[in-house]
Amino acid sequence: MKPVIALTKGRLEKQFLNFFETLDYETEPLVNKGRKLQVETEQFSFFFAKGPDVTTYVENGIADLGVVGGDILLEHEPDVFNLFPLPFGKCRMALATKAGYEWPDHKKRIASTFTNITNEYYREKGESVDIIKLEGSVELAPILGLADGIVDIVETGTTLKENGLVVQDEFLSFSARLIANRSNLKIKRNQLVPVIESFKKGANQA
Ligand SMILES: Nc1ncnc2c1ncn2[C@@H]1O[C@H](COP(=O)(O)OP(=O)(O)OP(=O)(O)O)[C@@H](O)[C@H]1O
Ligand SMILES: O=P(O)(O)OC[C@H]1O[C@H](OP(=O)(O)OP(=O)(O)O)[C@H](O)[C@@H]1O
Repeated sequence: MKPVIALTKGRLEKQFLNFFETLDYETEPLVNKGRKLQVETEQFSFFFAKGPDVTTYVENGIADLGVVGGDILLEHEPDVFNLFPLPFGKCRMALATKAGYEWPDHKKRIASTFTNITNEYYREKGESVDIIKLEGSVELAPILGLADGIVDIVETGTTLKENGLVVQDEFLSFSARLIANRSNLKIKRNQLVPVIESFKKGANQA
């Protein structure tokens, strides 16, 4: 059986393909995948899922390898081999508020998709806050009065700027990562190690 690789849908998809095209593998079925969620190339079986689900599939051994954002790994802490960084999906985690916003005297309300990362950030500061979980468009929360601030991913800063928000603290940097299922890596070692090596070489040359 070919190695099975779980890829994160969306933003990382195109960036992965640009990277994968620099390696010596067949890419055409991936380029023309359309809305298909599974793609077979000569060398691999790929499937596409949301970032947190990529970690679930890899943790459970359905996929041998996975490509996922470092932010997702830190937030969900799956039991997988976190192999090495890939040269794309670069972003930072930041605390942001409305421009000119003064923090309230009472307990702060912080909205985020990344509730564990937010919790750990404030735990290290020794500050107790109320964390409000949102699934997306987190920048709306301070504007609409749901929260005092947000913890979210920043890349270019355009989303913050266009919504009148400013960074108060940038505290983590991430890129996409290659992950592996622990037992599959042992059982299918001869098959997976050359693949991992080729990804590593590609990452080092980028
Ligand atoms: N603005 C960004 N710039 C660069 N990388 C990003 C950015 N936003 C997210 N990422 C990285 O890409 C991964 C996937 O992000 P993407 O936005 O495609 O998924 P998502 O956050 O689940 O969004 P959606 O729910 O809109 O699909 C994130 O886990 C993160 O590592
Ligand atoms: O600094 P920038 O380059 O503007 O990128 C940052 C934005 O990208 C991500 O959102 P995404 O587009 O994934 O939408 P979401 O709100 O659904 O998470 C992130 O949550 C920010 O909103």
